[in-house]
Amino acid sequence: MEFAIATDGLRKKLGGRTVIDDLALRVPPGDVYGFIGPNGAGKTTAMRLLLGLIRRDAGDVSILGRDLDRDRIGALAETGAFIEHPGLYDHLSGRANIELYRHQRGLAASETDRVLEVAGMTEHANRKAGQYSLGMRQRTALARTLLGNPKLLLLDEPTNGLDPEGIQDMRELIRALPERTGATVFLSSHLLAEIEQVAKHAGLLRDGKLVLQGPLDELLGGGGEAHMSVDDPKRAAAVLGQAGWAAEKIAADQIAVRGASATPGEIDTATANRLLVEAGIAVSAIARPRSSLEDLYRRSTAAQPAGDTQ
Ligand SMILES: Nc1ncnc2c1ncn2[C@@H]1O[C@H](COP(=O)(O)OP(=O)(O)OP(=O)(O)O)[C@@H](O)[C@H]1O
Repeated sequence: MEFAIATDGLRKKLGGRTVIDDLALRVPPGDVYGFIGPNGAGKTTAMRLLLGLIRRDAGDVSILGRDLDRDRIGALAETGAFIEHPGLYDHLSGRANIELYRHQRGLAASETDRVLEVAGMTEHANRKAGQYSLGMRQRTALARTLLGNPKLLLLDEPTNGLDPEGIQDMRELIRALPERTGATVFLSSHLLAEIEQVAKHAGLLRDGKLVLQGPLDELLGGGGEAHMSVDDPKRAAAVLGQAGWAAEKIAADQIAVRGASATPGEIDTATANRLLVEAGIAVSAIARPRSSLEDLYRRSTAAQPAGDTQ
């Protein structure tokens, strides 16, 4: 399976407006994918379409390698979803809330302990859900989606409304999920900083269109270029240039370096440093400038009309 989620030409009109427009998602398996967009961009609608909760007007959807039209049960049997504010029975304990679903699905009793433990709710599990903070409610709801160990988790703004501590707990929990459970996590958020902290891949949604998509490191340009502070930038650029690197002076004491044939996103600063030191040039600092997701978002918002740049 190449992608945990793949869509092509996905479209949806609601109330006469195109809310999802030619969406081509590519979500690699085994990581957290951040689905970013401001309120109203269409994130929740897209997630509903992925789950077949609402009918799409056009397009193909493949979930865990299965076509949603041809094998809906197969596609969704191993998918857990947490959309909007999932409800809990307040008069029942956290554990009983989980048990109810475990029973319904005929899963082994050990599943309840496992999901409570992954969600960090074991020690609170016997308290009534009505006494929980919102953060604890969200973690219990997340625990419930982990029942049966789904291979794909769709989480719609799970940190919405939480206090800072609850947000941090939830982020750490989500970040660790692929490694702890093997699941691919498709996480929506309107918070760019959140996605930067949690996800390895991202897609940026604006007005129903995907304006950017890819590995976060590549999107942010991490590693594509290094800035080196040196005592003789002109000579440093020449030395690296002779060794096949692209290097130029960018400040009185600084050069920008790109690898000659390096893979995009990779630059061997250790070798560049060694070449300079061997040539008698002092290197005082090496930095990898990154544009923030915020920059990308502003750039993509400024670009008119929205292009599909994935
Ligand atoms: N049933 C509906 N009828 C008409 N328009 C709708 C309907 N549901 C959603 N919309 C509109 O579709 C757009 C996308 O909504 P959606 O809820 O998917 O956005 P979102 O990115 O999830 O934002 P939020 O974070 O605010 O939920 C919004 O402009 C919304 O007003």
